[in-house]
Amino acid sequence: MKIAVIGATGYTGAELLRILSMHPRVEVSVLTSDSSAGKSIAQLYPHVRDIYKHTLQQADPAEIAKQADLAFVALPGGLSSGIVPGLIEAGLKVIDLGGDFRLPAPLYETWYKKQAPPVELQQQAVYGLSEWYAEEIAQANLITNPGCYPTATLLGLLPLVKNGLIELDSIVVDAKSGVSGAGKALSLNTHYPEINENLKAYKLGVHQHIPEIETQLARVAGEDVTISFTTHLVPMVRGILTTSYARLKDRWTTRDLLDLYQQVYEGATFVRIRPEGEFPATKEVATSNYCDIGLYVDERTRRVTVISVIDNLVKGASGQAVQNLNLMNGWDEATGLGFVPVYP
Ligand SMILES: NC(=O)C1=CN([C@@H]2O[C@H](COP(=O)(O)OP(=O)(O)OC[C@H]3O[C@@H](n4cnc5c(N)ncnc54)[C@H](OP(=O)(O)O)[C@@H]3O)[C@@H](O)[C@H]2O)C=CC1
Ligand SMILES: CC(=O)N[C@@H](CCC(=O)OP(=O)(O)O)C(=O)O
Repeated sequence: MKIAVIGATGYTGAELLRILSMHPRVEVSVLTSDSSAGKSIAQLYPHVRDIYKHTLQQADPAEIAKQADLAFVALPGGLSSGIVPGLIEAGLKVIDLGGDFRLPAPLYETWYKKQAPPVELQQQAVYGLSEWYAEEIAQANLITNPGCYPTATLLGLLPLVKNGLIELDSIVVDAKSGVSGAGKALSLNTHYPEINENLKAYKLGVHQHIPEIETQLARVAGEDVTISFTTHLVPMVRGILTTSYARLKDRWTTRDLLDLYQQVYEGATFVRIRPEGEFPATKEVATSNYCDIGLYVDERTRRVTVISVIDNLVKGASGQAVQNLNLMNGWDEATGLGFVPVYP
């Protein structure tokens, strides 16, 4: 299958190049860039010299359709809406890594403060949380790949919500990300002297992933859900750790819930449930497509704490996008993704 990467010069684009070079069933035929069209990809990214010999092209849907069957779109928020309709119309399948298609139009416009994409296309888009929506993903032409924080948060909370075990108005999520989550563009907030040896909360009450997580929890719960969600920037390059708290309706033990999580994720290659008393760290999944989950029930307060970790660029973006490519094609979900985390 021939693949185009739109926005190949960004961080998720670079991660797609790394992963797709190890995928046995695809050939990357088109790489695009707006600001560097005409240059070779190796001029931008010397680490792929001799692995990719492509010249970067401008993203023209009709031209891309002549050279590829499926496009990954890895553009900054708000730009996918401009190109995805043309790609779909030209007959390509699309996996969009940005947030443009993840929310219904009114919610999107409220939280992103941008114009929503065409409603029909948004409604066609299938939410690509691979472990939960594999059947729908297999039938889709357009996948809206989940955000990085929502991936970690939802994989950690959905088993509780699906089984009706928690008070839905009690959910609090404390989330931390490495700086590559902000993409390649330069900004004061992610400047080295600002971020190194520092830890800070950001986007309180306005983070664009709040409505995404709430919409997906509500979908499984069958009723509205609101959450408290705080994100923090951590001085590391890769990794997300989410700590989610909720009040249990009944007196469950840690062991009971771990058994339940094992059942829910039985057969899911990329979700690993930690044994009782063990909690995952970001380094234990770095550069891999794993989401590792540990949990603890505080029987005094009847609260459950769920810890999830992912690599934001892999399971939080490009790795899950390739997992979805596999599901769309009926291939094993782990094809091309069987690499071990890099440690230490
Ligand atoms: N970083 C992460 O951990 C995650 C990111 N995402 C989402 O994935 C998408 C890509 O993120 P990321 O790779 O981090 O972003 P980057 O900022 O690193 O890269 C963005 C890419 O878009 C291109 N681009 C920038 N401006 C324009 C423009 N005006 N027109 C066309 N192309 C443009 C850039 O290329 P050039 O300048 O060469 O044209 C670059 O290739 C975003 O929507 C992001 O929210 C989702 C999950 C996790
Ligand atoms: C560290 C950092 O800044 N992370 C980004 C998450 C990027 C991402 O996944 O967001 P999209 O929904 O836009 O695709 C943020 O918090 O906005």
